Amino acid sequence: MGHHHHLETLHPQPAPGFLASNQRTESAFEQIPIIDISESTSHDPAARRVLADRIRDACVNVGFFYVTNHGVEQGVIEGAVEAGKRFFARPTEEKMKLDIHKTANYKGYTALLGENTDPTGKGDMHEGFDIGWDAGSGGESSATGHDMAGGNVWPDLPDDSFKDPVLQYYHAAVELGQRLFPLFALALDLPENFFEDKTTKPAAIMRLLHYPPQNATPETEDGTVIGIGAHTDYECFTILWQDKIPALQVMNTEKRWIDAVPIPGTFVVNLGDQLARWTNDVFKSTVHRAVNKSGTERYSMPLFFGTDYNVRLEPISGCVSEDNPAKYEVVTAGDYVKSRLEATYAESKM
Ligand SMILES: O=C(O)CCC(=O)C(=O)O
Ligand SMILES: [Fe+2]
Repeated sequence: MGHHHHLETLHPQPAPGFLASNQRTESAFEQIPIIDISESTSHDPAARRVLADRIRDACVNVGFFYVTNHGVEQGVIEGAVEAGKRFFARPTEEKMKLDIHKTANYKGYTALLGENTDPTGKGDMHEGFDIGWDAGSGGESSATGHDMAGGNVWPDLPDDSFKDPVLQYYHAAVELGQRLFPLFALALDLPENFFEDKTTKPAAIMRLLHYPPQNATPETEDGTVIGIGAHTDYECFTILWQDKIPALQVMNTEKRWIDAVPIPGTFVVNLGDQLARWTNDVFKSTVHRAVNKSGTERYSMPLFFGTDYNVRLEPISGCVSEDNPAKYEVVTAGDYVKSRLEATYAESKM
């Protein structure tokens, strides 16, 4: 990331409150913008500025956008998806050996209905497998000293059919995340390297998800059991790969669900609560859910990109003003994520 330049000369620091007041559109969004990010590596600061402005618009008004030309190889994506399918096809008994409740740092397997993302629901109709930064594949764990740190657990499958392809995708997605941070910084009128020293050992959690078809039961009919209940994500932003089965929906400001339809060759990027807190809600962390009514299996892979766990989420200066006073208590990123995960898994804990 060393080739990014500061743009203070082109783009002076705005007056406090600048971001909060002058960019929000009047009407609720009906569509999720598609943003080509090829210029993220451009040597032309003006090209990066144009791209950052698009991203700012999406972050302030929608909280979601698709990215195209993201640079992650199709073969790497497919490798991880196939690995996930192999794992989920295993007997429940095998999968439960890696029960997420057995680890202190929320790594491993979440069974069907083992998670209840929307507290008003009765459990989510998906199963999942969670990993974080793997010390074995280079670098220290993201949060040495924090209890969210600690290794991954791996199924009893040959490395080349599970661990290797999953980590390969994990690293590719983390790299994409590291390309997006300078754009978010620019979008906030911060130096492009603002997040660099706060994401040295990225606290990125990745999930493999499997949504079986929602069979008709009283709970799926009344909507208390769906693929994943309405929620916001916990970290800075999420990079989501989804297969061809439509399910993801995003709530607009009029509380209508807008479909985030699968678009081949794209990732969905959405902001999470860490960044919303950090920006004092100038950037939106938007409620979303997944409902698989297709009658077939659906697979997806989110990567939740947080900052180093010891970073304090103090509101960024340009995001606080008299009109938009600081809303949130300052917490560290790690404590925040941990408290959200505790709540998510509380009901299914033995
Ligand atoms: O599977 C999806 O499309 C969405 C998943 C999601 O929102 C999450 O895991 O936080
Ligand atoms: Fe989510």
